Amino acid sequence: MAANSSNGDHVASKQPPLPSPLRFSKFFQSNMRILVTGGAGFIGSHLVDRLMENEKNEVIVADNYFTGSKDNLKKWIGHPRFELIRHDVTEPLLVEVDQIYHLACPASPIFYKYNPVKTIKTNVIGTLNMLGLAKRVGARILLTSTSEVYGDPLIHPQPESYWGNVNPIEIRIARIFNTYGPRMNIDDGRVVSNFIAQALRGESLTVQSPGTQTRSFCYVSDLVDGLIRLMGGSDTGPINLGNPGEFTMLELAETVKELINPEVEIKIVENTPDDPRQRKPDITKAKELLGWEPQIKLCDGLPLMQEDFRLRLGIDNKN
Ligand SMILES: O=C(O)[C@H]1O[C@H](OP(=O)(O)OP(=O)(O)OC[C@H]2O[C@@H](n3ccc(=O)[nH]c3=O)[C@H](O)[C@@H]2O)[C@H](O)[C@@H](O)[C@@H]1O
Repeated sequence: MAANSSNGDHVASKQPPLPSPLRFSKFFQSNMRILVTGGAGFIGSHLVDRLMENEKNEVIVADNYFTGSKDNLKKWIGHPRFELIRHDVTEPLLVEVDQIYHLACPASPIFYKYNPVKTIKTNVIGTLNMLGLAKRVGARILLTSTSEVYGDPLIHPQPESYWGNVNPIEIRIARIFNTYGPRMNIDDGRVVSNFIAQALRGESLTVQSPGTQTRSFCYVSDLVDGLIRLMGGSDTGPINLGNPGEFTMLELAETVKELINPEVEIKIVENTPDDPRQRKPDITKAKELLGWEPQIKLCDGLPLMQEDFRLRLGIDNKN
């Protein structure tokens, strides 16, 4: 890699080396510079932790902190291989990198519905900006998509009501299924974080009707492992990354209740429109192409998340 210039952009490798202290190479030998958009978020910050474990990686995070938080990255702030930029991906970003993990976009319904036009801009313009950057600097890019694109599945033949099936372009696309773990926003609004926070606070668990709808929950470290394998391998996407263990929301509520607070009630509340009735990833492709499969079962992952929520909510062990 070429050396850093003072504005963070690369200079051509032909140029003479920069004087100290602008040369990071005085402190370390980096040979992979990685941009993580949305790196201050829940999944992003866990990905950054994993990337930073490799001493050959230099990590740049771009995040506008709409749902992410500097707190998630506090252990890396000031580290010579780490850089944090307050940046909204709907604006162009010019940095010289080898890989781009493009995660930036609110993922929880209450946040992405807050300003739907901005969410569309983030997805469309943000992704165009990152594709443009990848093309300009010759970086490998991985886009994190979502299981939400499958909607409520419909098959053959296609009536007008069928919502379509896009042909993703040839970049690495991880289709992420419901992920959970430490550092999720406590007020994130998604089901696992809601139930854990409610159980810890002694509030009723809000199961949205009918409660028989299913989801498959993947622990964040498994997901991050899948993302890194997808980036490192030669296959593109889309590739489903999720845990095939499927639970109804009532089952999830019962599990959380039993684990955290058997005193709390489970109450059925109104659901939002178009909530998919079932969701479970087929991970054949990830197994074959990436040699990946989740290792952490829900019953093992929930206690790890509970610990983190207890600390952040200031609730002692055992209510
Ligand atoms: O976590 C994810 O991967 C996905 O989460 C959400 O999709 P959704 O599956 O609807 O996630 P939740 O909001 O956690 O809802 C899951 C199920 O739990 C139910 N739910 C949610 C919250 C709650 O308090 N109670 C409850 O029963 C919902 O009705 C739904 O059936 C987002 O819409 C996606 O962008 C994101 O990719």
